[in-house]
Amino acid sequence: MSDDLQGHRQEIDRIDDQILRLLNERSKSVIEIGKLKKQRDAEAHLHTPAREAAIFERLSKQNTGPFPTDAIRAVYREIMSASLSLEGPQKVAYLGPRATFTHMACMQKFGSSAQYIPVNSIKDVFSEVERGRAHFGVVPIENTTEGVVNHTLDMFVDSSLLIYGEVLQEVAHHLMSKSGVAGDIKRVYSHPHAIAQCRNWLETNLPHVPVSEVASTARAAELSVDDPSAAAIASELASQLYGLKVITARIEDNINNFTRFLVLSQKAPERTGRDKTSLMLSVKDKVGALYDLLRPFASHGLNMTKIESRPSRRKAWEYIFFVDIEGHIDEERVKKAAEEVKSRCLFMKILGSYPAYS
Ligand SMILES: O=C(O)C(=O)C[C@]1(C(=O)O)C=C[C@@H](O)C=C1
Repeated sequence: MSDDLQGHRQEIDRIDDQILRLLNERSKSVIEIGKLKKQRDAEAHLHTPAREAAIFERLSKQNTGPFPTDAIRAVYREIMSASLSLEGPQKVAYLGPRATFTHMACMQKFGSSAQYIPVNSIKDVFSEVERGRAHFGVVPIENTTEGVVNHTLDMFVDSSLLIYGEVLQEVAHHLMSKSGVAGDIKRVYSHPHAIAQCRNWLETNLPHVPVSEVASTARAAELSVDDPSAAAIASELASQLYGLKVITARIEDNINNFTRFLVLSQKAPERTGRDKTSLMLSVKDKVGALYDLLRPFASHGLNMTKIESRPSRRKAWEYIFFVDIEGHIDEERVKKAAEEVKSRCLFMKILGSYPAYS
């Protein structure tokens, strides 16, 4: 080994020792913060997204490199996730199984030190949080190619849970196998949606290889662990968790494929200054009712970022609308607009004000 190389490694060891010492020093303050939070309100969430956002932003702005700014987020995601686990366990229920895109969205929001509870249905995610078995729940709400997840919208009708946050997760599919050698592949497994999203790539690159549908991309990965002639189309997280080698990365036909997830909770997060509010409402069945109803948002200068409608399931041709606006319900103009909207509709429910994804 050259002296230069050895010298730089010694320097890195010295710096890493300092980083470790500083992390432990930081952890002492985190533990004290945890105690103070519990003294102030024993029932409140320890997780504080507003503070996390401020830390990400402050450090990203301050970074002069060469350490990549994007990586600051990933590193601090894990530092704060581990720190929070010192304050208390963070239980997060999500639509499983492990290694799916919902799991990746969870990791993006809560890091790898949270306690994850994979469950079998969107309904089960809601019920885990409603019964207090999980602090948070994570469910998909819409996908750029497949549209809105109706089942999630429908669940809000009878649930008292609030939206605590949102996560945007890129849906990138990889072809992976035990050996990582393309020539070994005799069959491909994946979830029907993932297969559909990679149709052109499969027809062009593996035209004679049979493709079998299984219950999830994670199940496909599991099958490929035991069968060296099998390959799975699955997430990067699946390749890590199942020890598979990526043969070809990003085989999805549309590279602009994102899924938006909602974080559910019994309690509201703190205001951050960059928030969104989601509302659910229904209108009388008469000409111009929806137009009248939405006017207060415009007159108070509020940007409506989304509107979805669903049949109410209570009365034929009666619809429930799900509306997202920019702003927090504690802001005067948002409060006023919501009051005006409420007076014009059959019913209105505020599903939550929460930090907009950044
Ligand atoms: O500042 C807090 O409230 C903390 O709990 C500390 C800390 C951190 O590690 O910086 C940890 C988790 C929170 O979600 C936000 C920040």
